[in-house]
Amino acid sequence: MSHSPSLPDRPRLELDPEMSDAERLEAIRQHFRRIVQVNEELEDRLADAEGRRGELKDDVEQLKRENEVLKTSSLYIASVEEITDDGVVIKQHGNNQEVLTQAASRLDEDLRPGDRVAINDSFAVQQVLDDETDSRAQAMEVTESPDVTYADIGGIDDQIREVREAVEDPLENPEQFETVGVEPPSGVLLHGPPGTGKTMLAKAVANESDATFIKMAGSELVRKFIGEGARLVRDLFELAAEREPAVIFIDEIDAVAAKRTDSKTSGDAEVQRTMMQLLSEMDGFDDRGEIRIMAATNRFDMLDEAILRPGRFDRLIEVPEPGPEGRERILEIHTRDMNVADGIDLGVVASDLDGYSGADIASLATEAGMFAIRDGRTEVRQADFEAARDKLRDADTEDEQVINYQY
Ligand SMILES: Nc1ncnc2c1ncn2[C@@H]1O[C@H](COP(=O)(O)OP(=O)(O)OP(=O)(O)O)[C@@H](O)[C@H]1O
Repeated sequence: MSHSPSLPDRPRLELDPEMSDAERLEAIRQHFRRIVQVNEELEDRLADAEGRRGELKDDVEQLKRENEVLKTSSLYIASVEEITDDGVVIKQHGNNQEVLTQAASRLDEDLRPGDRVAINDSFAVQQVLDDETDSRAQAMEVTESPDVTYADIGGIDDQIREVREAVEDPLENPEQFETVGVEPPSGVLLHGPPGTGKTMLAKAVANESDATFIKMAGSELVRKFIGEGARLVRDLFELAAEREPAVIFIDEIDAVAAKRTDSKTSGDAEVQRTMMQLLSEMDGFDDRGEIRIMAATNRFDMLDEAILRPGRFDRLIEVPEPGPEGRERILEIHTRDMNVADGIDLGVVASDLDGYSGADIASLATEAGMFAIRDGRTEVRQADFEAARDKLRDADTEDEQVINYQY
């Protein structure tokens, strides 16, 4: 690298006391010329230096950009499990490996268990990811006012009455419970086969009590949001407090509240943590105002009894598969906006649908409508329902064949 030549010396004016006035004047003139010359020289050098500085600045910007790219492309995602005196315990997403590591000193204050963080190749925490609102949004379905009403639900009138008592009444008349001196149930657990209207029931009660409906699916907590379950459960209750009156609905709660098994894999530990968070939220729930908690499961037999203790899910409501009358009612509901031919006896159609859930009946009605459309008709006939039933039955058998084949 070449060194820049040194700067020109500062010109000096040397006057001899012996000099005549004319000589002095000449010396001053020369000094002046020299100053002008040095000044010009310095200005040139300054212009050169500015140019060079501009080039270096561009180089720095370029390097900064490259550095950013390198930094971001080489970081992995993990969740903070614990902050100990020895360092931070993180769990990597994907392989679930737990690692004791350190955080960059600028992050020391910011880290909290449950945070999503970016780690480098040597596992050091580099960055806290601000995705809280993001995964909240993904993990929770929030509806200000769901459009399901009790009139949309068929065949489970007793269950509707029980849910109204346990959820709607305490939301609408809390004073009444206080005056009488009874505690409303802490949590309501709906259990029964798939597609029988459990989710509908929770939505309808939220709607009819003018409460915000906040749903979280247990299965997603353990499959999609690995390492974030406990934090999302905390967020769920926080969100409900912000939006009260609110109905919290945890679907497929068995995914986070199944009986403990013997295996001690890290996946189990994660599920346990999520369940412990849920229990502690429910236990600390006494004075939280206008929030009701509901959950649903198709696997009641699998539940850990800890979640059924008093103060937790202490009101159990079974939502069974509909009987013939219930099926007829559900069929009426799902055909009420359809142009059904006069004289069709929905009771006869329903009596043939043994083992159908509400969800199956909803698909049957749509399928019958499709048969009419394919046939170029504008009204749905008895034969369409029969054709739809045969089609669904065939599809079911095919599913079973696939399953048999797989196993
Ligand atoms: N009792 C019912 N009355 C009317 N429609 C019903 C009934 N049960 C189910 N359905 C229909 O089936 C759909 C699915 O029902 P829903 O999601 O409430 O069932 P679920 O019991 O929560 O099922 P899962 O256990 O599979 O989550 C509803 O959107 C509705 O169209």
